[in-house]
Amino acid sequence: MVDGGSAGARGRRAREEALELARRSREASERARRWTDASEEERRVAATLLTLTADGWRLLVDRTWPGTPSADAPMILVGRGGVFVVDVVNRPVPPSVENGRLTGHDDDLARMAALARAVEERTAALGMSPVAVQPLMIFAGHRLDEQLARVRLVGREDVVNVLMAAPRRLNAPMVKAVAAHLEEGFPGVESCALPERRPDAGAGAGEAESLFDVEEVEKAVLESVLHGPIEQWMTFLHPDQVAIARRDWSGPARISGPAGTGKTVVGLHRAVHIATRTTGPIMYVTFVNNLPRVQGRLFQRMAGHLADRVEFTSLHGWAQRFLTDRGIRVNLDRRQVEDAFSRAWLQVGRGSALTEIDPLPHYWEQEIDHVIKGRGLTTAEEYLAVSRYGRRTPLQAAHREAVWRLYEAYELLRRRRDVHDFNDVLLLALRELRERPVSPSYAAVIVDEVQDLTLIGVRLLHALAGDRPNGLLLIGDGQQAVYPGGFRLAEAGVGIKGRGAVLRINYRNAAPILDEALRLVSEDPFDDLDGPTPNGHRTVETTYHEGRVVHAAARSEADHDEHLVKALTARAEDDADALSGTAVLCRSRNDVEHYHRLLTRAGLPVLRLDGYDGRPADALKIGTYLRSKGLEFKNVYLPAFNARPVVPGGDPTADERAALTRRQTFVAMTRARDVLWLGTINPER
Ligand SMILES: Nc1ncnc2c1ncn2[C@@H]1O[C@H](COP(=O)(O)OP(=O)(O)OP(=O)(O)O)[C@@H](O)[C@H]1O
Repeated sequence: MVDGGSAGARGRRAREEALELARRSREASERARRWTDASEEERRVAATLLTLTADGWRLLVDRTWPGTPSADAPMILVGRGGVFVVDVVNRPVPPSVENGRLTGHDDDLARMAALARAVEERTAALGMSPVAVQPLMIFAGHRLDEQLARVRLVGREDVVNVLMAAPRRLNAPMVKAVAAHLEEGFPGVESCALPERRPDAGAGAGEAESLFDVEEVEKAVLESVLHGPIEQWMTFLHPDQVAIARRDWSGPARISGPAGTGKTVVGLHRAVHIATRTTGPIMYVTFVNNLPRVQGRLFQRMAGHLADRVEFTSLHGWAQRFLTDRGIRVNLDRRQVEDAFSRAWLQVGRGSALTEIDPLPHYWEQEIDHVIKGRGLTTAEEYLAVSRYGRRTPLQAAHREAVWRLYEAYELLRRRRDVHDFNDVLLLALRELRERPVSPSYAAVIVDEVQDLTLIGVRLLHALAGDRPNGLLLIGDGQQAVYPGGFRLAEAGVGIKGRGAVLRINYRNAAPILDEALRLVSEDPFDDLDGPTPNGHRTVETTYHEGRVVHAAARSEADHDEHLVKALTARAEDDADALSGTAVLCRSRNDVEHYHRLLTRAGLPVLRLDGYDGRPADALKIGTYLRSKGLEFKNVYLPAFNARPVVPGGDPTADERAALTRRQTFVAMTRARDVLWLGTINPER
């Protein structure tokens, strides 16, 4: 939020900064005059870049620069906006960009790309991501500001504005450290800077003498402040994370690791890495609908210039668009589908052997969804023989036969109604894709939260990416699977042998929160695409930060709800911004409705997670555990939490359901960074 007072102060600081740069630009021009071999325009570029050194930037130039035979050697500029590999072009003909190509500069671009890579290599050792390295081509004597793939093309008079407006990635000590590290790595360059300003060297230079327009620079400074600083992880990663993001994989690969270990972060950096090395489109796909918006927004902040190279989408969203584009009709009708299943249950399920195991239809509906259709089984023989990974309730042949009859009855009714379920969408898309592949093909398909996909979903994405090097990347954690059923990658025809990476440092949760969450699932084995685990114990390191778990026990629902409202109101009164980093997560949609009403009545601003896109909003977020996948919040409230410990030896389908509920609850708990509030209702207390 921008209030009047601080906006005024920010405006004054921006003006002072712009004026100071203008003053120092005169000094820089004086200094550049000594470079007698350089042309007038080259001297002006040199002076412009030198000016920035007065504001903490570091300019690394070829030792012979400028005005020598190697005068056009690229330079490196390091400042709060990151690292810029700079090339200066001094030609009378204005630059012309047509169809994404800059005519007549192939050599310059190739030279810059080579230096940018060398700089990336060098800074990777500091844990710096390539997103913070940007090639910049400065055109002396012309005005422009354009992005051409990774390279920003700017006129000499536009450079200062562009650099001052960039979101802030590095603080002053980081600028120094990165510049020193580069100077050491490139012995041919040296640091070139204006002398430190003497305290008595005051005003004197008018705006007219400046190398740039002071008002434009002032606006640029303000713009960079309003962007807010770029989150640290967008610039610096753990060296292991950088190595994984940049790794060369000869075929499909996999990244796994417990909750909060930076899997998505690495996936996003991987997308950048591939976008800068290929020309084809890149897909970043996940199962949940709301997550692509949030991830797309993060990516935009991280590497906005590559945003049009990466398509953030949900799997079903993509499949539906694909089918529509191909003229294939899809009739997704949830109500009709549910009705078809209910009737099938009444006809052949309710009186069958299935009721010996579970008398309610839900378990069997999931069996059809996740085991039969989700794995693309088409014959009873296949189903009789299939290993039902992830489903703990054993089924005899008679039960499987009964399930198959239920499936056939459901399919018949569904077809008669001419409607599709979600599995049909993927099955149709896979069939179409195999007959007519997409063109141009995807350079890479990065799948986040892969544990939630069905086998057919993975086959579909594999069909899109193929086995090409660096093509398919599967990111996920079986412990966070929120849907029943499972499969082995080999069944999807995806081989990842020797191409796996595991992340182990949790950067998100305060240690007490992670401990509490892991305790809930520690006895539950889970299925992890390439095999089961014996239990839920994980090796995770936490990064130190303060945080706590708050248990709020109540005797009645009314008491519990009052506790919740009080706790949230107190948080809002404590800190006006606190609500924007707070989420209330609920087990069911009914609970979401209930708590949404309760909190709105209490006067608290509430935003549904369904509509959330990661943008800061002065409202607390509310949604189901499932909707919270992949997200995180400073404070998380789980009303009516009442998680139960594992009770072995009970009813098998009830045990299976309880384990699934614990995994869903685990996901919700691990969304909390600093505070996890667990509300329980216990009438016997
Ligand atoms: N190197 C790092 N330095 C600082 N913070 C980091 C780093 N890597 C990741 N993080 C932060 O850790 C948090 C978790 O990252 P991320 O969401 O990528 O984890 P994840 O493994 O995908 O989580 P989950 O599986 O629980 O959804 C984020 O806040 C992210 O910004």
